[in-house]
Formats: sequence, C-alpha cells, structure tokens
Amino acid sequence: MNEPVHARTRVKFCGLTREEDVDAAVAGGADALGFVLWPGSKRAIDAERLAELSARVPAFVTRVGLFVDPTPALVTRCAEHLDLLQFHGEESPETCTAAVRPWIKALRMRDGLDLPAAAESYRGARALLLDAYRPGVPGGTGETFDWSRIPASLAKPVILAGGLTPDNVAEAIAAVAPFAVDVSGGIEAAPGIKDAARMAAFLRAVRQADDARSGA
Ligand SMILES: O=C(O)c1ccccc1NCC(=O)[C@H](O)[C@H](O)COP(=O)(O)O
Repeated sequence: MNEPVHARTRVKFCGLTREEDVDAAVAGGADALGFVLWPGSKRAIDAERLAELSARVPAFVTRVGLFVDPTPALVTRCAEHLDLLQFHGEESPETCTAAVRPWIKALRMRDGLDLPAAAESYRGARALLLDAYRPGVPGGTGETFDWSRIPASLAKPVILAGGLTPDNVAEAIAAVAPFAVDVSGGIEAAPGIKDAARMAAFLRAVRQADDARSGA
C-alpha cells in the first residue's frame, strides 16, 4: 500500500492527560504526544494544563495539539506549547493554512471520501491522519476501518489511526506501511488514563513490525 520509503514507523500517542503518562511515553520512545484541546472529549485538557504537561516534553518529541473546529483564540492561546496542530473537525483548507503552526488534517473515512482529492485540497498539511468514521463522533472512537481503502500512493504522508492496539498494529503496518501510527484508546486503562504496560507493548509491536518489514 503506502510505499515504505521511511526507515521506521513513527508513533504518536494521543489523549495524554497525566504527567506519569507523558514521562512513560517519552521514556518508551514515542515520537509524538497528542493533547486533546476539544472540550467535548473525555480526554480534554485546557490551555493551562497543556502548559504544564508540554513543559515535560524534551526536544525531538513532537507536541501535538488536537482541535475540533476551534476558535482562533483557543489555537493562539495553546500554540506556544505546541509544535504541530491536528485539525480533527470540519476545518477548511483555508482555515488550516491560516494557523500559526505546522498542521496535519484528520480525515474520517466516511463512505465516498475521495482521498486523493482531499490530499490535494489539504496540500498545506504535513500529513493526513486517517481515522474511523462514526457519525457524530469527531474522533477517538476506538474503531478500525477498512485499511484496503487507502490508496497505494497518496500525495501526503499517512498517519494511520482508529482502533489500533498492541495486538493489531503489526498487521496494520504490514498492510498499509504508513508513515506513522496514532493510538489513544488502545493504550488506555480508561479514557485519558494511559496504561504503561500497553504503551510499552504498542511500541514493541511497532518495532517488531518494522524489523519484519526490513528483514532484520
Ligand atoms: O480522543 C478523543 O476524545 C477525540 C475527540 C475528538 C476528536 C479526536 C479525538 N481523538 C483523536 C485520537 O485520539 C486519535 O487521533 C484517533 O482518533 C485514534 O483514536 P483511537 O481509535 O482511540 O485510537
């Protein structure tokens, strides 16, 4: 599917709310940490909490802020604590492009979604995050989608999301060869409460899948 031109699969852990989870994710080797700044989520944090958590994140680990149709004021308030913005709502390409940080666009895989056309529309995105579609739920569904719907080549790097777990992520990498994988519910004990053992197992499974892909 996506041409495996990258040396390894990057990993983003999403929906962090606690210091100990940030520390464990960094220590384990996660590439990016996602903070949900949409108040409707069970994993939501506010700008003050974001400042506290993001201050623990060292250089070379990407701090990602997740928004659903945010006000410009919210994005501005959070931006100094973030490296990358993840737009998970109905934001237009123009809205995303006007943002004050590099950004990625989440696309929910509803029936009929034309991915090549979306990649063209969101050409300013640093990557596209492909997630499961459930009507009325902007993300964090814990559900997978049919990975074979992802075209073999797309104009943007693919971040595969939706229902990934330590048990299925290797299969997902073998099937899609995404640039990165993104997980929230699959590494949790409860919404917003990450499970250190599941985080470690997820990272291990990704490394094993990469080794298998490269023949190591
Ligand atoms: O996590 C949420 O509550 C959430 C709410 C609204 C938009 C996005 C949200 N989460 C996004 C993610 O955590 C992931 O990018 C993605 O949806 C995968 O989640 P999961 O299926 O739980 O692994």
